[in-house]
Amino acid sequence: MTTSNRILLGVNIDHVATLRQARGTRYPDPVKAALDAEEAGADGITVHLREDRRHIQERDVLLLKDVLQTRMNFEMGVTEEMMAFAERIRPAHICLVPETRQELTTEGGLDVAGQEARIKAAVERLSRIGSEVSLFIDADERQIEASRRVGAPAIELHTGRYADATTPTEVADELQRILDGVNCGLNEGLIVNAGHGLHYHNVEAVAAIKGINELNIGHALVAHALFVGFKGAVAEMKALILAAAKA
Ligand SMILES: CC(=O)[C@@H](O)[C@H](O)COP(=O)(O)O
Ligand SMILES: NCC(=O)COP(=O)(O)O
Repeated sequence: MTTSNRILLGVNIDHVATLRQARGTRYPDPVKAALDAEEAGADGITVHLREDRRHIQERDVLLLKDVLQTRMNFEMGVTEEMMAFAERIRPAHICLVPETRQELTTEGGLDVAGQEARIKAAVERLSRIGSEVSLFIDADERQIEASRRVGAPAIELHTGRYADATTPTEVADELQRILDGVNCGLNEGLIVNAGHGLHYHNVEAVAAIKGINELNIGHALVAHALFVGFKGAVAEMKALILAAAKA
């Protein structure tokens, strides 16, 4: 098991696009946000091309593919449409996520254990284009073991329950669940990332967990950027997670 304290920040720019789509304007441009994020220390850029296109559009992904200097982490549902698009884009990283049209945001992790054959086929197909495939799952031993069995090199643990916890006991329980999930993933030989719902007041405890490779953070960064600018928001988050990882 690695106990490295190096931790990467993946900046999710979906909600820059949410603001643009609210009015159907050309601004704010998520591509500009991505370039600013890279200048401010982002280690990668995450985008989720939802089936309903509520925020990120194909145009964004195509432009990002050309201009990013770091790497793209392309989040997608396991559908034929998305598989074909990913094959065209060939992103460095692909994260398979569960998706329903009605949800406000991604609720829970992908049920890998319940559909191993389908996920295995998707992982094999996407690995053939040279992408590193990760699975967005709950910090649950059953799902982590299934992720290893289907051949994914990486997982991203869904931190939404931790972020939504309200009492100190709930927070501690959810944090312990993430810690156990990280250790389980590392023991299975997987690269372990984490994300969802992380913000400036809850990120440090997660960043302090040894062995996490990358945190993917979006909504809180875009919200904070309204007040300090996108570069400032990314730089502040990066400093917070690096300090927490070193402590
Ligand atoms: C999979 C994931 O956690 C992120 O992509 C997050 O979903 C941001 O986008 P939404 O707010 O549309 O869910
Ligand atoms: N996969 C999680 C992610 O990319 C960012 O989620 P959020 O910070 O927007 O909740």
